[in-house]
Amino acid sequence: MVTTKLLTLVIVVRQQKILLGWKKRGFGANRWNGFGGKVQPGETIEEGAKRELWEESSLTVDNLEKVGRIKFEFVDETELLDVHIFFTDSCKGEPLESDEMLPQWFDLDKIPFDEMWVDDIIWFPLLLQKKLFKGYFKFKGHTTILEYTLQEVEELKELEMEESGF
Ligand SMILES: Nc1ncnc2c1[nH]c(=O)n2[C@H]1C[C@H](O)[C@@H](COP(=O)(O)OP(=O)(O)OP(=O)(O)O)O1
Repeated sequence: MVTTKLLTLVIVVRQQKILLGWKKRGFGANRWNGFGGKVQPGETIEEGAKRELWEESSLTVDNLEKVGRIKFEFVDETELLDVHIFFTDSCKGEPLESDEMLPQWFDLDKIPFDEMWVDDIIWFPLLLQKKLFKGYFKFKGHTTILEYTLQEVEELKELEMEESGF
């Protein structure tokens, strides 16, 4: 039986720099990534995103812009990841290292894609252009993309729709 895990990912930008965290443990360890994780029972996806951002970076934010949604499938695994992606350029505080993440600012033209999930270089350009998007990536292991789709969408509400081919 295939199950789906709901996850968040928050991309923080401030003064032409992007904040990424070096993931120190767990799923996706030893890569730079945005901040996020599993949505807990009883919280909305946005609440989960804010909580993970706080836990992993010590940053707070009033409003997050939902910009994308990507589903990830892994060959021979029965769990799909449904990642809801948020953007903010209005975070408060200064980032601090946590148990899980070591935050670091990068110039927007020097994002370290060779040390990130291999899908990131494909969809980050849409995010940085403030486009809304949805996507699907099928992985073999954690480093090989077998196939993918990526589409801009006009309206955020499209991202909320469950579509069989999504
Ligand atoms: N392929 C890809 N590209 C970019 N970002 C991601 C992926 N796959 C992913 O899972 N992610 C993101 C989505 C989440 O932000 C994290 C994974 O969250 P995870 O560390 O498993 O969740 P936590 O709730 O923080 O985990 P623990 O606290 O239980 O360790 O990566």
